[in-house]
Amino acid sequence: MKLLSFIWAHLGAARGKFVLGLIATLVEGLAAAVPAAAVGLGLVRLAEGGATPSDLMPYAGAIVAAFVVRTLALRVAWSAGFRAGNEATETVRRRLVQHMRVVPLGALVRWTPARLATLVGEDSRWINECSTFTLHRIIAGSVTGLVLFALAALFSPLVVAVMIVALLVALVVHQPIVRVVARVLATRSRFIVDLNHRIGEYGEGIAVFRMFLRKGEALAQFQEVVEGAYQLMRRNTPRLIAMQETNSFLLSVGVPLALVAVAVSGAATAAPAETMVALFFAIAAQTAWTSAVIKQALIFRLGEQARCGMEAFFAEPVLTGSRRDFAPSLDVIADRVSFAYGKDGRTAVEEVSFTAERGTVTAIVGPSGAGKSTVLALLARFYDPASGAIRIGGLDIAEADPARLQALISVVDQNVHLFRDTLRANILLGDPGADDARLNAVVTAARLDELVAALPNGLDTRLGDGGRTLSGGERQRVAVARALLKNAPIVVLDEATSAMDPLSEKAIQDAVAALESGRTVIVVAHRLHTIAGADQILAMDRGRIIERGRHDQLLALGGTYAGLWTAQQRASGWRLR
Ligand SMILES: Nc1ncnc2c1ncn2[C@@H]1O[C@H](COP(=O)(O)OP(=O)(O)OP(=O)(O)O)[C@@H](O)[C@H]1O
Repeated sequence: MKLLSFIWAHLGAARGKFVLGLIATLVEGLAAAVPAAAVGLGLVRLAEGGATPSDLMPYAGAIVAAFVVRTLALRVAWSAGFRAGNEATETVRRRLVQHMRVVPLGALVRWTPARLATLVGEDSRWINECSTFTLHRIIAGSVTGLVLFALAALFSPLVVAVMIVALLVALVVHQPIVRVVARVLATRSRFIVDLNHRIGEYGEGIAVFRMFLRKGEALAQFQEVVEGAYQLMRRNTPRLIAMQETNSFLLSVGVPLALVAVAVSGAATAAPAETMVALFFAIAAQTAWTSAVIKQALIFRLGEQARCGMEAFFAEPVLTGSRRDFAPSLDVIADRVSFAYGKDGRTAVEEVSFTAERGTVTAIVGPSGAGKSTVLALLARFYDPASGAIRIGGLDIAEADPARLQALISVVDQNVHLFRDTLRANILLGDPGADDARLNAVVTAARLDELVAALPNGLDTRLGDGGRTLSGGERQRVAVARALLKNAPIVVLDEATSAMDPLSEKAIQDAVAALESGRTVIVVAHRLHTIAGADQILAMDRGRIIERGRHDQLLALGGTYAGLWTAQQRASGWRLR
């Protein structure tokens, strides 16, 4: 029932079509009962004796008419009901993707791309099956069975009474089987997620595996999961088949019991024709149920499992907040902010406080793992702080409308994701409505002119998988171009850590300088000479800000920053031999 109400809730405007499809399926189920009913009733007529061919014609005619009705009903069921089911599945898929956009990034990391891909792909497919073919088979089969069962009752209430008792016993015996099936299917689901995860990991990490000559080990890990999935199915398929057959047996055991009952009660002698026809209808009813209901029930279990996974994801709290009354100053204030990844995780950021006034540059520096990127992630509200608050324009960003906040901030990350699309489309993500003049201006400001001129189709060149056809420096300049187009007043920038040749580095610096002008910039800097002119520098260590000031002040202090500076000055003169 939960699965059906889940499907119903996602039908939206297609509910009318869905109901029409169900009505057509009811009609189809009724029509499907007609051939068996006509044969049974024809047999009764024959048993009465003296039947002429014309006496039997109505029965034959009913079978032909039922065939026509059934075909028409099926057409309606397919065109209306199945279309509605497909629409509901698409709504579910869209809702999943939509939810991915509004849950905090931290929750998405926990769900993993493989699990999310399984929800949108495999699990949505089961919802689709259940809302279309499976549901229709179950309804049509149930109706056919019920009609034939009712006909059997007309001729021999004893046969039907015995079968109902047998059915009730079967239902009770069936319960442990349901639990085992649910367990097997849950394990199967976990394997599928693990398999997707490994496939993704293998594809993404193939370069690393190759570099470290670990292709064999990586493949072995991958094969281990495939082998695990195979073994699971090998172990459980016979069990599942046995259970399905047990179900069919339990359902059909009523017929031989009814046979014994009519023999013992003497009904077979008192009314032989009626008893025979009742048994015939009972067998036909049981066949309809077995083929439609039992065989499809497994799919319904898969659908129910998929629904549970989706509901769990939908239950992930979304970023809340509706306030939009940011003060025009848009000063950024971190007020005693603390944060840990996961419930029992080590504190990544502790009691961090600073003010970044509008139009100024704040640089965050410190050793690896000091918490610099985490501060940026909190500013962009990828996570909410565990304690303390971040305020922009006087407004706690935890209370701000997430979409409005996103409009105020551009994030230029180290890991620039490029989509398999043209360079133009990748830059236009910053502002899809930008005209060519603005686009060309940001291309120039981000120092992408030379790249565009060198690409075969300029801005309309398609970038490869994940944008791998661009170098690290070029990718970061594309990210800067996006941010320039977006033109948000606050820029959160994680400077690329990888070493670059002086020309690339100069190009990036120029691009970043264009981005900085007139904006509030909070930058994690790895090459300290790039931030010597920053309005304030925050030196972090182990999650805390340990020094703050301008470049000269911090040098004069002779602490961590001065140490980092000296180390970098020395390193800039290093050589291999
Ligand atoms: N997604 C995550 N889950 C769990 N722990 C994390 C996660 N990201 C970072 N951490 C941990 O939080 C701490 C701070 O990490 P953070 O990335 O903020 O440091 P950082 O100063 O930016 O380092 P780097 O300069 O190397 O990028 C580290 O101990 C790190 O291992």
